[in-house]
Amino acid sequence: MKLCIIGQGYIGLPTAGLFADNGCNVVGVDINEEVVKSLNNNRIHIEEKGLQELISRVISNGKYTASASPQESDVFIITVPTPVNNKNYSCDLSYVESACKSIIQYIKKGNIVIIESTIAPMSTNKYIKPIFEEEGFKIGEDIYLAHCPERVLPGKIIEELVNNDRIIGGITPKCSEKAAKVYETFVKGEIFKTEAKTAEMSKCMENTFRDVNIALANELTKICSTLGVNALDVIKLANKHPRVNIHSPGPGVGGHCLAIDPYFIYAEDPENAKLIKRARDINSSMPQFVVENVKKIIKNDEKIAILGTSYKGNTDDLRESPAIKIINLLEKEGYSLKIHDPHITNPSYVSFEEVIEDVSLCLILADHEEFKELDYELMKVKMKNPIVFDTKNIVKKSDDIKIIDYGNLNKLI
Ligand SMILES: NC(=O)c1ccc[n+]([C@@H]2O[C@H](COP(=O)([O-])OP(=O)(O)OC[C@H]3O[C@@H](n4cnc5c(N)ncnc54)[C@H](O)[C@@H]3O)[C@@H](O)[C@H]2O)c1
Ligand SMILES: CC(=O)N[C@@H]1[C@@H](OP(=O)(O)OP(=O)(O)OC[C@H]2O[C@@H](n3ccc(=O)[nH]c3=O)[C@H](O)[C@@H]2O)O[C@H](CO)[C@@H](O)[C@@H]1O
Repeated sequence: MKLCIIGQGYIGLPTAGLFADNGCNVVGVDINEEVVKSLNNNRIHIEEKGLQELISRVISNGKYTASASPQESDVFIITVPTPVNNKNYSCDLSYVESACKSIIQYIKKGNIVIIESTIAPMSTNKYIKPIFEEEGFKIGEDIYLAHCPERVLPGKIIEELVNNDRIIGGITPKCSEKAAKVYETFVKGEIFKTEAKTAEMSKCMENTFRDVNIALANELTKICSTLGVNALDVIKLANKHPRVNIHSPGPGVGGHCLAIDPYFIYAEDPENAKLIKRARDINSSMPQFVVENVKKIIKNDEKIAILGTSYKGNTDDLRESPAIKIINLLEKEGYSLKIHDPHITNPSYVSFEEVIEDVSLCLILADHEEFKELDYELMKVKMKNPIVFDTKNIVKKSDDIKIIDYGNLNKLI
């Protein structure tokens, strides 16, 4: 089987690698020439556990090549970005539409086209199907079209690609059957066939479920800080209940998924999606909450060290990162900042030793592994004031360093 995978990012590249590692011939297509060049030089451009080894293996056995343009194939899989339209919160399908148009000239009868990008409910039928019909293809007879959402967790992508259950939403039952066969190549999880609109809604709802639960934890944190209750203790104890699982509060919700996908549902039915929108608002308010608390800890004539800018721990992904919003807000408040993130290449970022020098506060905004064992001895010597504000609840307690987290925020007042 030959596959063309359009978009070689966090989803497309590992997916391409796994198909190639399981005997398929794979062309990984990306409009970004730098990405194509880097991949063909055997260098991946994103951080993901096990991915470099996988791609090196399939390049060396000749099963994978990267290319700037599509080729004739049996299967086309679209894994391009789907951002949110800032005006009305709808799903911006422009990348998906242009990816679909880019493969049209290579499509033959019998081909399978799969949309893996996360899209709003109804999108496949309303907007994607017509692109192929306008070219004279009868869906379910000439070619087979399905939405097969991806639900892997960054940091565990390769493991979850293989082991997660999959949802296959065909335009017709035959489309679902054909697409399911494609994933049987390497998927060990169960494969569930359904309609495209059900697959679209299930995917958006999975991330909405998590976003709403995180909003509950963030709201609890705010309430506890008003009342003088330790929010982290509350979460630990409430979660001893067999049917309670309060999520972790944090500096906000980022990434290309949770911070976006719930809006796709909201945009389709704003009248009813009230809880979904409220949860988004609560999570989006967390950067301001962090800044308000920083202002209680130190004045704006003091320096702050920012530890971690990616949207979550152990990734180089900055998309929708709350840390970036916090940095902008703090700068507006007049604070002078130094930034350290061992996962991000940025010429303005500095080493750990440099970032702590002469600062009055270390502000932890990402739960990178490296921050779990901070060098407190060095911090005591180098920092002007050894205070850590840990918004991710990851650092160790210390007698010498003042640690502020979401458990003792009330003590600031
Ligand atoms: N990142 C995740 O954890 C994750 C998980 C599940 C689903 N998704 C969904 O998967 C989709 C892709 O996300 P991602 O994180 O892999 O994005 P990404 O930005 O990492 O990768 C997308 C790639 O597509 C390329 N591209 C854009 N338009 C193109 C075109 N017309 N032709 C060829 N290449 C094109 C870009 O250059 C980029 O390299 C999104 O819809 C996202 O919501 C992402
Ligand atoms: C339903 C689900 O699990 N979906 C996953 C999710 O992947 P993700 O990497 O975006 O998800 P998270 O790890 O949840 O992080 C998101 C943000 O939420 C913050 N956070 C997290 C937990 C918490 O208790 N408190 C928090 O504050 C965290 O710091 C970060 O900013 O979407 C992908 C794409 O659709 C899915 O494929 C993948 O399955």
